Amino acid sequence: RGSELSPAPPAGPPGRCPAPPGAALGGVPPARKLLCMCSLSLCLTYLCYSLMGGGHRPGRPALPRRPPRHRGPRGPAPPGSGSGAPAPSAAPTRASNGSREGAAGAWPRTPLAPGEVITAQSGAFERDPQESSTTDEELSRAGSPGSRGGGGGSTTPDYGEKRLPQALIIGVKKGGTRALLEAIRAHPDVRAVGTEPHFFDRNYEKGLEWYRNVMPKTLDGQITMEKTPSYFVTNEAPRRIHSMAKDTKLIVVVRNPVTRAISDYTQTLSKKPEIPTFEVLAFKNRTLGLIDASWSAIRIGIYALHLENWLQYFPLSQILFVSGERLITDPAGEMAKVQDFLGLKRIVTEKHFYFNKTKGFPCLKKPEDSSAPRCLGKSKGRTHPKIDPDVIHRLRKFYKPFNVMFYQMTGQDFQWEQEESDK
Ligand SMILES: Nc1ncnc2c1ncn2[C@@H]1O[C@H](COP(=O)(O)OS(=O)(=O)O)[C@@H](OP(=O)(O)O)[C@H]1O
Repeated sequence: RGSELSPAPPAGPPGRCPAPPGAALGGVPPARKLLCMCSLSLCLTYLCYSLMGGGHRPGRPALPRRPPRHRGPRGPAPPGSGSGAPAPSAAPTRASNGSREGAAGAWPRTPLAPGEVITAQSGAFERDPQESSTTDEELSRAGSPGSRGGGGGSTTPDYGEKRLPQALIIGVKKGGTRALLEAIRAHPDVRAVGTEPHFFDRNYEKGLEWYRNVMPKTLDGQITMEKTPSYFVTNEAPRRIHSMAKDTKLIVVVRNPVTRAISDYTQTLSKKPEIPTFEVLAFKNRTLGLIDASWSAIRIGIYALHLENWLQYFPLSQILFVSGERLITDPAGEMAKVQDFLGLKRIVTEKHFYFNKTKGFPCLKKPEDSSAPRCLGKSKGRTHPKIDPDVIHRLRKFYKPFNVMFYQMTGQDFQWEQEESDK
C-alpha cells in the first residue's frame, strides 16, 4: 500500500546521484549538473520521507492491515475439557506493560486518538433503541444506499470502509447483550451497529451487500461488530454465518435461564399488559408439573440444545460465553475476557465503569468531553413481577439437567444452581 502514494524512488540506489553510465560528474555540462543536484535532493527527500515512516495515505494510521484468519481447533473440544476461552493458538500473550496483546489469531489494532473514540462511539446508551427488536423502518434507513450505518450515530467519522462483521454477539435474548455491546463499543478498535440488523434470521434474503451497508465504517484493523440476540436460537444462523466467514468470532451472553425467562416475560408484559400470568404460560399442565417448553420464554433458556447446533459449524474455541450475572457484578472482569477473546488490548477496564445506585446497575463513566451519562435505558433493568416460588422451583428443576449439560459442553460452571433466589 505504501507504494501507491509514495513518490517514485529515483533509479539507482537511494542517496546516489543517478549519473549516466561511464560519465564522470566533473566533465558534465552545467545544465546536467543542475539536474543531478535536483535528483540528489530528491533522493535525500525520499530517504528522509521513508525513514520518517511515510508512504501511507494521509489521514490513515500507519501499518493498516486486514484481520488475519482465525486459526482455532477444527472441532468442538470434548465436554469438560475446554474452558470456553480462546484456544492456545488464539490466546493472547501478556505484554510487558501487563496488558494482553493479541498473538496468533488476534486482530491487529489501529489506535485512534482519545477524542475520536468519544465522538465516534458515545451516546449509544440512551439514544439507541434497546429492545431486542429493531423496526423495519430503522433498518431500511440503516441499509439504504449512502447510509453510514449505526456505528456512532450522526457523529460517526465518514472515513474507512464498511465491512462485514468479524465478531457477533449472537445471544441470548435478555442475557445482557446490550450492556456488553455498549461496553465493547467504548474500545477504540471496535465499531458496532447500534440497532439489531437481524440479518441471519429475518433479513437474510436482502443479501450480504445490504448487510455490509448496515455496518459502520471502520479503519483497517478495527473490528466490526453487531448484536442480534435471536441468532442463538435461529436454526439457520450457524450455517449462514459460517458461509459468510468461518472464522467469525461468536459471543454469547448467558444468564440463569429462569431469570432470563422472567425477564423475557416482563418485556412482553410491558408491551401487552393483557397477557396471562407467567405461571399460566409456563405450564402445559400445572397439576402434573408439565413445563411448556414450546413457549419461547422457556425454550430460549435450553442453552445446551441451541449450542449443539452451533457446534456443528464452529469450534468451541471460536465461541465466548459471557456470564450475564458477572457482567453486572464485575463488568470489567467480563470485559477483560471479551477483549482477550477478540484479540484486543485491555482498554475497557474498571476505570470505565461505576455503579449507579439509582439505576441499580453498572454504567459507563461519561467521556470527559460529554455531558451524557451512559446508563442503559428504561427497558434494561425492569422490575420483574413476583413469581410463585413453587413455579420458580419447578423451573429450576426443569432446567437443571440442561444447565449441567451446558456446563459440560462449554467447560464453564455458571453456578445457576447455587443462586438462592431469582430476582
Ligand atoms: N449495565 C446494565 N444496565 C442495565 N441492564 C443490564 C446491565 N448489565 C446487564 N443488564 C441486564 O441486561 C438485561 C437485558 O438484556 P439484553 O440487553 O440482552 O436484552 S435484549 O435481548 O436486547 O432485549 C436486563 O434484564 P432485566 O433486568 O430483566 O431488564 C439487565 O438485567
